[in-house]
Amino acid sequence: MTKAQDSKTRGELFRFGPRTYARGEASFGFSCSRFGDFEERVQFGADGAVSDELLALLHVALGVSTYKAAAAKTVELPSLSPAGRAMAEALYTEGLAEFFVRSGLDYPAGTEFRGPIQDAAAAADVTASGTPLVAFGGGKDSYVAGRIVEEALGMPPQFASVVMAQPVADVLAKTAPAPPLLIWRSLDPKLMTLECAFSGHVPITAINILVLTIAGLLRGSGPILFANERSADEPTLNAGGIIANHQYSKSSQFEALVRAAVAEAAPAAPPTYSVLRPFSELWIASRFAEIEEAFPRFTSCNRNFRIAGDADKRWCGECAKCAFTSLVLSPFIGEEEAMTIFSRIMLDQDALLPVYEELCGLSQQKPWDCVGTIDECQAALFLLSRHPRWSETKAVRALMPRLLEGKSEAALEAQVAASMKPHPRGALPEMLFNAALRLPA
Ligand SMILES: CC(=O)N[C@H]1[C@@H](OP(=O)(O)OP(=O)(O)OC[C@H]2O[C@@H](n3ccc(=O)[nH]c3=O)[C@H](O)[C@@H]2O)O[C@H](CO)[C@@H](O)[C@@H]1O[C@H](C)C(=O)N[C@@H](C)C(=O)N[C@@H](CCC(=O)O)C(=O)O
Ligand SMILES: Nc1ncnc2c1ncn2[C@@H]1O[C@H](COP(=O)(O)OP(=O)(O)OP(=O)(O)O)[C@@H](O)[C@H]1O
Repeated sequence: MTKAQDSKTRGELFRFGPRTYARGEASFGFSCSRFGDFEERVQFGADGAVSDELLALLHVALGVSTYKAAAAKTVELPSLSPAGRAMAEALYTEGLAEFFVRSGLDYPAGTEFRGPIQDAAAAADVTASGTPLVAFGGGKDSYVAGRIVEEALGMPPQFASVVMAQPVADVLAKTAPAPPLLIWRSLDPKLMTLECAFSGHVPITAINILVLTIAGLLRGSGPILFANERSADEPTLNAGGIIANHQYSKSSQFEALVRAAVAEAAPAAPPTYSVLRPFSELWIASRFAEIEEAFPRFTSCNRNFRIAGDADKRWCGECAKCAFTSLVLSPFIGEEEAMTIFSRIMLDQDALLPVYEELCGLSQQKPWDCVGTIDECQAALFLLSRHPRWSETKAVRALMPRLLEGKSEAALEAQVAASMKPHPRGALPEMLFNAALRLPA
């Protein structure tokens, strides 16, 4: 444990320094009363004009990486519109809830926000013509989102990924159905050398949305389409009045905040939607099971996406993402497909039993990871218990009797039905929602 974590002392002030933009490249400055000045750079890979208001939103989102080093009690924000300010405050509070809780800091954090708020802009009527950019993260959700967009447009979509290291770019290129457009970020290297700094999770999707919004604007793209599912709305921790969601910036709440902030800051910029928002992870898995060409390529194991690029396998077989992906996908695939994907039967791995327990709500805490809801994990386990092959696996044999101690089969059947039922489309354009409903299962 570092000294700062040990003493639990937060820094005093975090400020946003200068930002510059020229010919498709931007630099963003940060100033922290404990550790000094930092700079992050983004190369958008295309030239053109970007309003300073839009750059300010990205500046705020990027700031979380530097902010968390000292978790200052006061944040002096750049000048923002009212919607931009709402997005910023949500990001530094709810977006960093996991960081505060797991660092042993008080939460709610009581952070003070300062900075000018502009007059409210007239609501912009945002239309998004042009070809969409589909955000690609290497996993099953991105594949299903790509399929929905292809179904809607009648042609393969343009994928785009935000990267910080060549090994991660290589993984994305190997896993993608077609080469993704790569947008490069670089953190200040000083951040990795700080002594006595706090460390923890950052709401990375907020950064990816705003980087891709600017990249899309510079290319004249249509909407920026993410693959965030409704399951991302379930908090990871909800106890003693404390709510913390590992996936906060993937949530529908944050998506609405960022869309409003972008519309106010830069009405010409493409809006963001998530094409998977009305759907659960179980529904997504059932559609992904039809995309067989992805089986030998995709990975949902986050170890592949570390900046250090130190993962040596497509699936580590030890983490919550490996356990979760195999749990929700297995009801829809057979043993041969499971071996093509995972090179082993995850449901038989002893090391994963405690993780399956957490996923199915049979232990104290849901994993701090990008996983589905407890209800749908239980529904998946129930489906597996009726499968001739998967019912014999260690995970199902160990956990199904325990699940049935507290729930009837009828209740579990209802959970399956609820998980497979799409929710209303909300903000998602009708054309994309209808295309999703047409995907084969
Ligand atoms: C790949 C991964 O899962 N990383 C998480 C892990 O970090 P680790 O130290 O193992 O490796 P790195 O990712 O290379 O990070 C090194 C340090 O740099 C910090 N950092 C990284 C990116 C950035 O933009 N800003 C940063 O400050 C990072 O925090 C490390 O200190 O554990 C970390 C601590 O919990 C996580 O913060 C790392 O998460 C990455 C930022 C990441 O990209 N994670 C996604 C796979 C992820 O969690 N996606 C969520 C979305 C959550 C959301 O609200 O957006 C999901 O799909 O549900
Ligand atoms: N590096 C990235 N660049 C751009 N978009 C990303 C990146 N990583 C993730 N995303 C977007 O965020 C969404 C959520 O990320 P997540 O890791 O849950 O999805 P995934 O990799 O497609 O699927 P899985 O849940 O199987 O890992 C992705 O589907 C994608 O739309």
